[in-house]
Amino acid sequence: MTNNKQQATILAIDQGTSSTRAILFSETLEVLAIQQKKLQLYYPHKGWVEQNPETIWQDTLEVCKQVLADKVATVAAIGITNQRETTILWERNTGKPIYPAIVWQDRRTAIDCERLKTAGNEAMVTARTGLLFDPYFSATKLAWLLDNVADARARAERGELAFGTVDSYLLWQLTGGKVHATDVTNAARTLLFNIVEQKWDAELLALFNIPDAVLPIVLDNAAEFGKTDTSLFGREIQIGGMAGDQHAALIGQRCFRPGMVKSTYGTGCFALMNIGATFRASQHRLLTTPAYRLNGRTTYAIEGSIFIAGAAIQWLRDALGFFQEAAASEALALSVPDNNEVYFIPAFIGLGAPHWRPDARGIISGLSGETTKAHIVRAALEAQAYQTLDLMTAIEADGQHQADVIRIDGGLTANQFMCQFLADMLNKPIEVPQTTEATALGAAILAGLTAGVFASLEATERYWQRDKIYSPIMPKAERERLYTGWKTALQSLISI
Ligand SMILES: Nc1ncnc2c1ncn2[C@@H]1O[C@H](COP(=O)(O)OP(=O)(O)O)[C@@H](O)[C@H]1O
Ligand SMILES: O=P(O)(O)OC[C@H](O)CO
Repeated sequence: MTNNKQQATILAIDQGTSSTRAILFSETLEVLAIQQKKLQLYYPHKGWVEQNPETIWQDTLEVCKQVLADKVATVAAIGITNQRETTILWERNTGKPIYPAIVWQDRRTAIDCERLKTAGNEAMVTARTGLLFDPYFSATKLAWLLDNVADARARAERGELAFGTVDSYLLWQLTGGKVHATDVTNAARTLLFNIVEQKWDAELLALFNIPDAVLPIVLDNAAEFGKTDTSLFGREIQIGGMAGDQHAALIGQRCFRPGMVKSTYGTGCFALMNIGATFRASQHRLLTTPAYRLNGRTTYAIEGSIFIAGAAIQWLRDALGFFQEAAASEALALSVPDNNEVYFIPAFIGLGAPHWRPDARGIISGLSGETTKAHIVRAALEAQAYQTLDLMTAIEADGQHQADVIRIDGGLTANQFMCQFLADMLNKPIEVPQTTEATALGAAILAGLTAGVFASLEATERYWQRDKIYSPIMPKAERERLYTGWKTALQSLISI
C-alpha cells in the first residue's frame, strides 16, 4: 500500500528592503523551496527613499506562486514578515496606493521630528512606545502623506483611506481587500501604538495629527489574520502569523529566553535582546519593542538599530562599481592584511542608535596614497562589527544580561571575513544557524503555531541547528587599537 498523505508545509513571505522572498518550509522547518525578486529603491530627492507598493504586491504574488508550484494543497498556513516602518496609504475601495511607499530609510520628516523634540514630548513618547523622535518611524511619514497628497487628509477622515506598514498592505491584497489588520510588532514601530497598554494611543494620534479612521486593527503575532482570496492560489489559505522582520528573526533564531541576542545583517543591521515580560525603557537611547505577543502576553526586547549594513556593500557595488557581486567583497577584504587605518562610517541616511542623528552623513577617513579599493571594501565590512560593538554594551546594560553568544543571520553572514571580524571585535562567539533565513523562519513558526503544526514556541527549539561558530582570536591590544580608530572617526563625524 502506498502512503500518499503529503506532509503539511508552511509558506513564509519575507518582504525585505532589498528583495521579496517566498520560502516553503516543511513541518520540521526545513527549506523546501525558495524564490526571490530584487526590489528597487527610488531616491526622488535628497534624503527621500521610496518604493512602489504595487511592485511589492506583484512580486510577492509572483514568488509565492513560483514557490508553491504543485504544493498549494499542502500549505497549512502563511506567515508574513516585512521591512518595518515603511508607510503605505491606499484607497479602501480600489486597494490602490495614493502615493509610493515611504521607506523606513526616508529622512524627509527630519525637521518635523526636530520640532517635536524641541517641544519636549520625547520622554512621554518613549514611556509609551519605547521609541524616540526620528524620521525612521511611521507616524511622521503618515502625517506627511496626509498633508502633502491632494485630498488625503479629508479622504482619510471620511474613512476612505487605509494606512498600513508592508505587512498590513500585503494582508489587504492577499485577502482581496477583506482584512485591514497588523500585528503588535509592526504597530509598535509607528510611534502611535502604546506598547505598555497594547492599544493605539489617542494622545499620540493627536500629537501626530493622525485620524484613527486610517488605522488597522492590531492582533497577536500568531492569530487568524484572514484567508487568501481564492482567485490567487486556487483555494483559501489561512494567514496565521505576522511579525516585523527583526522580531521574526528573533523567533527564527529561537531567542526565547531573557538575555538571548540575535543580530541580523541585511540592508540594515538590527540587534535585539529578549528582556522578558516586563517593559523597560532604554537608559542608553536604544529602543524597547515587543519581541512578540502570543495569547495576549507580551515578551519585550531591547533593540539597537543600525541603518546601513549590507546597503554599504550594495553602494560599493552599484554606485562605485567596485565589484559585480556582493560576495566578491570577501576576497577583496582578505587581499590586504589590515585596514591601513581606513575607517568607513556608512551614515548614508544619518546615524541610528545610540546617536539618532538624522542629519549626519557618511565618511571614509584615513585615506592616503597607499589606500586601495581593497582597503575601502575591508573598512566597509569592518564597520558592521564596530557598529555592533557600539551597541552591545548598551544592550547588555539595558537588558540586564550579558550575552554569552550572539546568533547572527541575514545576507551579510555569507561573508566569513565579516563574521570572524565580528567575533573578534565583540570578543564573543558568534553562531550562524544552518538556515540563515531566520526572518522567514520566524514567520513560518508563528503561522505554524496558529495552524497547530507546533504546540508552542519552545517546541520549535529542537529544529534550530548551528552551522558555524566563530570564536574570537584577535589579541586584546589589537582589538582596542582598531576600535579606538573607529571611535576617533565617529567622533569627527558626530562633531561636524
Ligand atoms: N557575501 C556577501 N558579502 C557581503 N555582503 C553581502 C553578501 N551577500 C549579501 N550581502 C548583502 O546583504 C544584503 C542582503 O541581505 P538580505 O538579508 O537579503 O537583506 P534584506 O532583508 O534587507 O532585503 C545586501 O545589502 C547585500 O549587499
Ligand atoms: O530590510 P531589512 O532586513 O534590512 O530590515 C529593515 C528593518 O525592518 C527596518 O526597520
